[in-house]
Amino acid sequence: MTRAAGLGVRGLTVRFGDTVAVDAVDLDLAPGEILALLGASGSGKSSLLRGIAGLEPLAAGSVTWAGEEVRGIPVHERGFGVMFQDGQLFPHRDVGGNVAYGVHRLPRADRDRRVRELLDLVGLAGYEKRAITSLSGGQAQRVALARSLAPHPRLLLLDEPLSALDRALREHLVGVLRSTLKATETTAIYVTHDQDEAFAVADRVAVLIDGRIARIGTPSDVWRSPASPAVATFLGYATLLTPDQARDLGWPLDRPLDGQVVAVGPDGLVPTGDARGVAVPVLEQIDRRGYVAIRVTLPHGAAAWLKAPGRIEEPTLRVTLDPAHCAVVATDA
Ligand SMILES: Nc1ncnc2c1ncn2[C@@H]1O[C@H](COP(=O)(O)OP(=O)(O)OP(=O)(O)O)[C@@H](O)[C@H]1O
Repeated sequence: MTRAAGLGVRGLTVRFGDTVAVDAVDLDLAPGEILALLGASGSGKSSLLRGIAGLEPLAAGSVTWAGEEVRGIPVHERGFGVMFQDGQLFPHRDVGGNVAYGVHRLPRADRDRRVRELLDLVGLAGYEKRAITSLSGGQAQRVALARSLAPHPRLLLLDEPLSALDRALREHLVGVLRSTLKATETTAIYVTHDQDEAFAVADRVAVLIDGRIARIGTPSDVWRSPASPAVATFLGYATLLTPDQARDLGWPLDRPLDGQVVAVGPDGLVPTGDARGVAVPVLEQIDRRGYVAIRVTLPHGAAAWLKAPGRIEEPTLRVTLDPAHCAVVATDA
């Protein structure tokens, strides 16, 4: 039998009493790959991550690395690293002491070099002697990342590592995180409920709904074909249209919809700016950075948002669908 490289998860099930938190999940991860586990609160992301780490007992299933079962192996001997939302740094050690924690057996010079390399990678060169209490939240998470990577974990499991930080900092640090994981060729699973973060960090995204992987693929594949109305809605396709409703809004006749719905993305409904399209009442207008968000009522009665370059003076606006920013989704997926 050939041994699969990387992580193999089969039928992984985690239960809490009668609650099935993770429901028979199968998952493969190639060495060096970053997978984002994306899902709403309570969808089972942390339970799956903790199940893989060995921090949560499995009701069923197996976890292998390079084809070897790790289920019976104690957490700290699996060669897996874990990083949480609160990086859990040791306040009595300085930054260098924290990063060196998992590599204390290395000779001094090697250890110092490893600490220096990692602090450099996370953008904190020269911070070795800084006290943990003097760090900002973002700096602390970068130190936590460097500490998790120091012992060369074969798999790094990150549970919402940036969720305590504000949005601007998260957007910056997600880039630091991805480049650091890639530079160290680390295989990683990254749990988040934030769609933008998942898409920015990962090679592949798995969308979890009710403890199951509802869709897995590259960020662009998952976005272009979300596979089910539930996944589309979770990803941010705000409106789902039946074939008749879509055709009323200008869906092209040469794109038949057979038992499918049209999921309208954030740019899927557009003002025509001329006599084409359907006139819809304007309900509300909100100024955003670079555009105005306009809420309208669609012909079948549902409300939807669209973007316009400026405020609309008239009570109605002519709109049409832009198929390039819509996804066609099977209803029974
Ligand atoms: N220790 C526990 N005891 C009982 N039920 C639990 C426990 N941990 C999680 N659950 C339940 O298991 C399900 C999945 O929870 P989990 O924390 O894995 O979801 P999540 O997607 O990580 O959510 P969040 O984003 O809010 O952290 C939920 O219904 C939750 O209430």
